[in-house]
Amino acid sequence: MARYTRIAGSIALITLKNPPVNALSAAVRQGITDSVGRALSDPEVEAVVLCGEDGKFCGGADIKEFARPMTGPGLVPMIDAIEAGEKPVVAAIEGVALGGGLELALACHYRIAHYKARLGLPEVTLGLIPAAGGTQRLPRLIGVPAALDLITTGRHVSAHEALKLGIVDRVTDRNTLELAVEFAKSVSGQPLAPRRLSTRQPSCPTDLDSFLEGAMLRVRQRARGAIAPVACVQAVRAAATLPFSQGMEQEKELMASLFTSAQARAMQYCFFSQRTVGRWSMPSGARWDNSKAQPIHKAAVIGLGTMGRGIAVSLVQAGIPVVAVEMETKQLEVAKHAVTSILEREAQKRGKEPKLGLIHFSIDLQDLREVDLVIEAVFEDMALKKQVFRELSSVCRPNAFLCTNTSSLDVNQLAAATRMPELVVGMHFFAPAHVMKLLEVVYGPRSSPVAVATAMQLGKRLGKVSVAVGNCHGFVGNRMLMPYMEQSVFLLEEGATPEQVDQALEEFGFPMGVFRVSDLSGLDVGWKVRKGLGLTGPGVAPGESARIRQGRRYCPLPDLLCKQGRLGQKTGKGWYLYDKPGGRVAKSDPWLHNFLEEYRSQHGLQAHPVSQQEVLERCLYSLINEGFRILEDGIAAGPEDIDTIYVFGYGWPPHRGGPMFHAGAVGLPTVLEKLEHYSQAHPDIPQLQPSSLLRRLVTAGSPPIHKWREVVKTVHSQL
Ligand SMILES: CCCCCCCC(=O)CC(=O)SCCNC(=O)CCNC(=O)[C@H](O)C(C)(C)COP(=O)(O)OP(=O)(O)OC[C@H]1O[C@@H](n2cnc3c(N)ncnc32)[C@H](O)[C@@H]1OP(=O)(O)O
Ligand SMILES: NC(=O)C1=CN([C@@H]2O[C@H](COP(=O)(O)OP(=O)(O)OC[C@H]3O[C@@H](n4cnc5c(N)ncnc54)[C@H](O)[C@@H]3O)[C@@H](O)[C@H]2O)C=CC1
Repeated sequence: MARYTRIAGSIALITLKNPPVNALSAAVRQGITDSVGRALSDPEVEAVVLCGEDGKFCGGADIKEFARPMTGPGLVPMIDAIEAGEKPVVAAIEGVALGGGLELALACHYRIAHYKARLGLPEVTLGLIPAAGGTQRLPRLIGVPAALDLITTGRHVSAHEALKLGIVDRVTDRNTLELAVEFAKSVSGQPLAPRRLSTRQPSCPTDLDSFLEGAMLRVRQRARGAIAPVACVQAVRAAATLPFSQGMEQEKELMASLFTSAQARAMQYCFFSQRTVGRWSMPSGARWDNSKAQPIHKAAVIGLGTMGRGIAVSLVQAGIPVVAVEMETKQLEVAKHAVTSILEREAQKRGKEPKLGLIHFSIDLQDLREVDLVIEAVFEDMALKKQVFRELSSVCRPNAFLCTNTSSLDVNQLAAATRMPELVVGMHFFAPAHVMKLLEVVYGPRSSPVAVATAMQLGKRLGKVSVAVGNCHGFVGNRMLMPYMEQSVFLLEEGATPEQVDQALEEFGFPMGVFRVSDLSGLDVGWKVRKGLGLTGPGVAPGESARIRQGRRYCPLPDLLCKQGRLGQKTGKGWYLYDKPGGRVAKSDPWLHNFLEEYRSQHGLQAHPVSQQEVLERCLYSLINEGFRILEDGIAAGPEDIDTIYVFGYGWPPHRGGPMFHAGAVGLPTVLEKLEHYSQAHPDIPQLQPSSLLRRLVTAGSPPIHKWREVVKTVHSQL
């Protein structure tokens, strides 16, 4: 709803009231419409101030209403009526003005923002466009190029950036509402025509056509098949080239095609999933709302390689003092230089001073006596990590949380090396750790709810999307990646090339195909893991066939490349060829194609054409199948957890919702049928055998994804 009050004699104050973000629900729209009408018709009212309750202007349209038939007044007529009114309306923006919230503010004649406020049109991240006039008014206010940037990326801007761009008229660190009221009095009676954005001409680059063509090209490249960013450019083009009313028509048409699209549904599911994972739970019954996090005043990172450096940067950027430890002076110096330059670069990007004083570099574990939490990021070696945990246990305070960034090792074994196993959890960051949003918080059987709550809370403070998961080899993300990667190399044995596989995955929407990613992260990473699992190297039983391990199909191709020193970008060659070691541009490598042919003939394998459909079905459905097993095992609490991990950590295209959402969208019976087909064709690949949860869901009539937890619960209760 919206509350109407009269203050300072002649000012009508309209306060949006719909906690927690004052979203524009039907009741709020009705309230605003009624209140504006009242203010405009009351002769004693000279000006209007619009604000939101509890320090939040407005978080936009009520996304929860999108799935239901529209009721109440439309947003567009409500907004138009404000702009057309004959009394000045001042938006007092505190907290957020996002989406429909900013569109509402753009209809006001003046905008005053608190310096901490954030503004933006994030509709594109929900598979939509700002269709309450946002695509038409913003270009008329700040020009086509700046508006296009905000609308196609959906990024939020600070109040200061909004002032520079011309979105707001004033920024204040005082009481925003008081200032807005003073301001409203001062402008009452002034002509309103120049303040109505719909009547302005947008400022356009002189070479508008080529500018828009270039923008469309860039947006299409970045969109990876998402349709909303393309519609954003089309809508802004309409603003630049058509009168306002025709632009609004175009905006409406574009929105109509997006509003009911599968992509919009997927992206809105992602939005709510991201929030669902914050309400974590453990099989023990511990939950987000019954477990209290401990405050972290000081932290430590051990091992300043690829991961440790990024983790240290994240902590410092969040304002947490850090002790950063390496094993020797030489490595410490190299790491110090690297961490310092990342901090300086990042600070420069944000126009801030780097917080270099917050980090203390050391080679002495004794420096960890005062820290509340340690994140270990040494080599992926169980014996070494156990040794580190034993030392930490004797050096640190008894109540210090000891976390590991291991990407696959057993958290419980590390816990067993300490005096307080309940304070041990995994904090699995993703590379580069100061950039990637995902954090898997891994609880072992002995991890306490407080330790999980503390790691989840810390993740939030670092700006991460944190997902609590159980302990198993590879946890959720990497465990699902294994069958996916296996299928990709099996397809090479059967006749595909890395280029074909990558192209299919990139057309699906991944930023990079599996082989490009492997070249980027280094083939030796997986090699080491396979050695550890006894799949290659000295652990393999003598006489075992090259293509069978532990009774099932195995592909030695990645090991063979590693043995030849083809470790990916860092050695200038891997699945692709690069112009030099460290080169970034992947080129097809004729050597590799010959090598694949020789390999096939050596093993008596007949190459056959592999279709794009087969690539997608085998790679994605085997990954999804593992996701069902993870749910069955209780490693992830729900499909939303898995999907959030894949969207934020593995480049799964958000407009496809995540792997589990995708399975639902394709149809569970189809996924089951395809897995049955492929597992019959390849009986030596157990990962292709459909999981029993998938079968159960299909038997239960393939319920919608938000009902899967109930089916999982019945599976668990029968165990
Ligand atoms: C043909 C039809 C024409 C239709 C025309 C429509 C035109 C439009 O212009 C469409 C739109 O406005 S779409 C909405 C655009 N707004 C956004 O994307 C903002 C979404 N919210 C946020 O970013 C953060 O919540 C925010 C930054 C605001 C706050 O972050 P926090 O971290 O403080 O809090 P959260 O945990 O994210 O949120 C708290 C609870 O509020 C729920 N929520 C947030 N925004 C919502 C929104 N816009 N609608 C409905 N619910 C919303 C959020 O789900 C969470 O609830 P719980 O999950 O229950 O805790
Ligand atoms: N590289 C990646 O993409 C990811 C790696 N991880 C995990 O993070 C951990 C670290 O991986 P990276 O950073 O890639 O390794 P890295 O090899 O780049 O760095 C490891 C660092 O630990 C240091 N170190 C070794 N023993 C030490 C000791 N006893 N005390 C202090 N420092 C010591 C080494 O000098 C080295 O600088 C591993 O467990 C890995 O599985 C997790 C997620 C992603």
